[in-house]
Amino acid sequence: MLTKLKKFIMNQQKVSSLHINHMYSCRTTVILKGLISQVFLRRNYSSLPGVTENDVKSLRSIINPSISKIRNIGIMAHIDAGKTTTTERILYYSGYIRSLGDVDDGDTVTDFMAQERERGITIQSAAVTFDWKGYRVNLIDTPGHVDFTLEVERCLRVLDGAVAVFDASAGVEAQTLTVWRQADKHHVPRICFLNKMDKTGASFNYAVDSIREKLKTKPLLLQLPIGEAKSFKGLVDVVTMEKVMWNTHTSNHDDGKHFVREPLTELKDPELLKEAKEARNALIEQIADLDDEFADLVLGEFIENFDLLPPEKLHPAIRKVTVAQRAVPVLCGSALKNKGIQPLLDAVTMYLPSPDERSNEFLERISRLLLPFADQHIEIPSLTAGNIALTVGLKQTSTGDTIVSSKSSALAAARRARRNEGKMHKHNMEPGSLLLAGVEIPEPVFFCTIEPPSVAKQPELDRALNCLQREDPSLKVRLDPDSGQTILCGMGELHIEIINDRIKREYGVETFLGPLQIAYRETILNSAHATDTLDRTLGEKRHLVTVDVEVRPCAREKSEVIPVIEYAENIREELLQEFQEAIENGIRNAYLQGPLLGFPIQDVAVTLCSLTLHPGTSTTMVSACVSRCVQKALKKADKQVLEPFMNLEVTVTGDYLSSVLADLAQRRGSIQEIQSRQDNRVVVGSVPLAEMMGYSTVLRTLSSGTATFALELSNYQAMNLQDQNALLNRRSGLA
Ligand SMILES: Nc1nc2c(ncn2[C@@H]2O[C@H](COP(=O)(O)OP(=O)(O)OP(=O)(O)O)[C@@H](O)[C@H]2O)c(=O)[nH]1
Repeated sequence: MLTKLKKFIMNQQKVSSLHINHMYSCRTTVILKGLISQVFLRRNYSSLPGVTENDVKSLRSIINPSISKIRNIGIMAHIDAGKTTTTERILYYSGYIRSLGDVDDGDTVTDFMAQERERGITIQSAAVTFDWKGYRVNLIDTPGHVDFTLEVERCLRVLDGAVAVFDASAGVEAQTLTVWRQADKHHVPRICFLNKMDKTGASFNYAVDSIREKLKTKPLLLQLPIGEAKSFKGLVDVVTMEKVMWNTHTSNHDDGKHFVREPLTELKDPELLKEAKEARNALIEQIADLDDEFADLVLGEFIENFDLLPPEKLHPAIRKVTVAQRAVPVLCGSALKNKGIQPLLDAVTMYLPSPDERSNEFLERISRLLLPFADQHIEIPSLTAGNIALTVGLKQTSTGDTIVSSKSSALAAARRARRNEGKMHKHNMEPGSLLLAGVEIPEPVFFCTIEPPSVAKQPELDRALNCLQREDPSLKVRLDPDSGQTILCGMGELHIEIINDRIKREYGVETFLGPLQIAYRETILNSAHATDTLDRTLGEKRHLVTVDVEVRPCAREKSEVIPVIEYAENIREELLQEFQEAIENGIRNAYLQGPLLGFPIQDVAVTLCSLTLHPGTSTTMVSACVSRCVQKALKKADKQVLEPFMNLEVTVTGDYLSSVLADLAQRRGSIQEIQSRQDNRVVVGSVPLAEMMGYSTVLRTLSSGTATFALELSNYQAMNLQDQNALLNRRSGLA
């Protein structure tokens, strides 16, 4: 029964996902000053975790589960692997929704945005909380589309574990590699779930080989499927040597709530038993290779017969190598056919770490605290460290920030944490050292102008864009210095389309987008020198500064808009100490606007050769003079436009392969390889982004809607002279 929690009306606009993501960063123990507000949850939750009839005490059970019984996990995968469908089943089996939603019907819990329901894709991460066998699980369903890759990044950096979902008929796909690298970067232990085992072309062995070879990891086969594709009906639990079968007697609408576990026997399942024994012995040997303590145990007591090694000894060993990220457990199932989810939840609670194995405790005072249930929230009085929560009303925060009540309290908490870890800090800690890892924000590759319906609506548009930028740091908004137009910069066509749609739906501003353009870069091909002097008298004060700089090509490993800054020997140390920040700000400003088309500069080193200034000259003047001097030097060098090249992966059936290849040849594409992936062919190559505008429509026509593709920024490459001149003429209106 839905509890009789009283009504609480929340202005949804205020509780944006910014705060959801924002709070992920702080993992705080928070003391709520206010009383418990009352919440009426609109969706048909059958019950909330641990909350019973109007009982404040039990409400506290939501907020203070033992930290060792908390699991903060993310669900990540390539597009359409089944993350949302899997999440929906998890919420159903854990008892927090009464009926199953379907992505294709647009009624799942975590795809709650209008655009998500209309398009059947996940755009924003959604956090849900539920209990499973005495554990509190905070789960975040993330988007699989490359345009929203930042969502995955900012969730993974605060989560303790992840479930990587695979389409068992496709194995590792383009975006799988991206999210896997993101999980590696944030050292997130993970479990692999081979979903869609019911689908034609599903192959457990193919998917496992793909994980081993492409993700360069060690899969631990904890399960074997019973049947594949249409014959998939259950699985073997290799650890416990049991057959797990879901109700196959009832009609197809079986909801998967009930399943049967029975020991494998020689009499009933001789073949399965033989296969399972071999898999279990291989699993034991594999873990023994990864963990000496387990190897000693096996070689000591069970060397004669691995069959005698009980599951209770195997589970902790699996957990140890999983948390240490030396291997990944592999499970299988079919979310859509309601099979395999309950064992997956068992694996999440058994093998993934709790927050106290990975978090910092800080004390925080928040005015109001909410627990997220997708687009619903319940207000709570406090929360222990390691949980995920929302707050409202923070004005200057943005995704990736770390919140502390004060620097001194944070320092005190950090010292306490160090003492607890036995690593007493001798010297005073800088506040900056307390920051939790931020998110790495990819540079946008598309941009376009955006205009309100009237000048009067410009402030409303600015407010909407400000909110959306704080929530989504991969969205950049700037003002064109020449035209004064507002420029929207995003990760892809879909990203910009969704942002524009949200401005209309959520902020009520009907905007007009200009044509989508490519965000190029600029560099130089040779060195150049320049000198500049700024002489201004403001009031009684004279500001006089002369700067001499040299710019030169300096190839960097990553295509990033970060200048290499060097200083000549003769620059006086005390000058540098006072003006270094102003000098580097000036160089960075010049870097943002190249001399050819105003695009950011990359692969250029700047050397400050000399700096002379009149006493009392302000840092602002120094910064302005440096910026102008660098731009002068850049103009004198031979300039080059760089265009974004994308890693492309097109999955197509054999009969459309030739037309896809012929089309790519027209797009200055280069094909690295053509892989076979079950019944599909996968074209792997690279292509200039400028040639891929509207590609999804063309590919749909070429393949009668059967092909899919994924694009990911690879690097920036020099345009040939002809294309560069054509671009310059177009941009100057001469073409
Ligand atoms: N055959 C089959 N189809 C599935 C299964 N799980 C999901 N699907 C279908 O695959 C499609 C995508 O499912 P989603 O759950 O939206 O996948 P997703 O990974 O959340 O998608 P994005 O977040 O948008 O990348 C939908 O049409 C689902 O019905 C499965 O186990 N078997």
